[in-house]
Amino acid sequence: MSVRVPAKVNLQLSVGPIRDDGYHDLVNVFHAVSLFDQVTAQHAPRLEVRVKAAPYSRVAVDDVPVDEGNLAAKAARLVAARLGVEPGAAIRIRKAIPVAGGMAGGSADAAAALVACARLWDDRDRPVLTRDDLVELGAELGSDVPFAVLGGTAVGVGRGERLTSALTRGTFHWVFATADGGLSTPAVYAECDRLREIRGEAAAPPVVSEALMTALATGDAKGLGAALTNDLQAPALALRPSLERVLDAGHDFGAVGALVSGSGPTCAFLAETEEDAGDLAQALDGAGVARQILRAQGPVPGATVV
Ligand SMILES: C[C@](O)(CO)[C@H](O)COP(=O)(O)OP(=O)(O)OC[C@H]1O[C@@H](n2ccc(N)nc2=O)[C@H](O)[C@@H]1O
Ligand SMILES: Nc1ncnc2c1ncn2[C@@H]1O[C@H](COP(=O)(O)OP(=O)(O)OP(=O)(O)O)[C@@H](O)[C@H]1O
Repeated sequence: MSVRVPAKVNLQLSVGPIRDDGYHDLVNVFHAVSLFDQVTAQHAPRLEVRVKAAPYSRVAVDDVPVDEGNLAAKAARLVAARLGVEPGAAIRIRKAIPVAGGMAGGSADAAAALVACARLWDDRDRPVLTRDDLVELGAELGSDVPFAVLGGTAVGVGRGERLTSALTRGTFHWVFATADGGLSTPAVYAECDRLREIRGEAAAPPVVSEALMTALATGDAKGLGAALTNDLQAPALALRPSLERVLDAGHDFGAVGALVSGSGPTCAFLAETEEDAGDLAQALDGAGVARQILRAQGPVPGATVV
């Protein structure tokens, strides 16, 4: 059972007040892009996980756990418990999504493992677990996991796990600049809180950007570029000041939008057309500001059996 699962970029990430459970209330507009991990699950006596970089990808997989710490293993155990079966599966992950890059690679693998293991262990005509059930189970594994099951473009509220699909038109053309070394998501949220405290800023309850929704619904790349926002960008830049140069380069080379992807350190650039995306990717590559320059399109579907 083989499942392909996309990376995400956050088109709007508005971070509200911190909650009693330590999470922040968000308005999180997710957008799935055509950069995919592949997760394969086969029947096996026990649960085991193997991780490799996808062919031709230069993803650094050394820091990805292959034990119970791997989010795909946690997903498999959750599905087994829900179905009342033994979690016997050999899970193979081929990674093309940067690790700890702010593109939800681990969450993507968890979503793919939910779909793959549910199909592997529940092969009746009418499966016990529906896709909605898997979206719901995903929330137990992480705030970004439900979206990786759903895909497309969606507005997430709560800690980002309560999703509503957004209306979009056409295809948007993206260029991503990856970095050497990741950023820890909890550390970036903590830096966001710290910066707000020293600046005396109170976190306002987040609201969905109307300009963003209109640009998505009309397929207006320039409008979308102008409406991109990320409250985690300032803390990510504080922790990794070199990202400023990467964002500046994207602006200089004509991107219609530039921002840090989620908690970073990957930077995302929106181009107006496919041709512009090619030119932008080439210019960024030539500038040598990133580990790797990747191109992708969005929106694309969530975890899909291939
Ligand atoms: C930055 C984003 O990737 C944007 O989509 C997400 O908000 C993070 O999602 P994730 O990696 O799935 O995060 P989780 O595994 O749920 O939480 C990891 C940590 O991130 C912080 N966290 C996450 C989500 C949220 N709404 N508020 C938070 O403060 C918390 O410190 C939490 O302990
Ligand atoms: N299957 C997995 N792939 C990648 N990392 C994993 C996986 N399972 C567990 N991890 C752990 O999770 C950490 C964060 O990895 P991930 O690639 O999901 O970060 P991220 O893309 O920044 O996440 P997000 O955008 O959701 O905040 C890694 O450093 C690694 O230790």
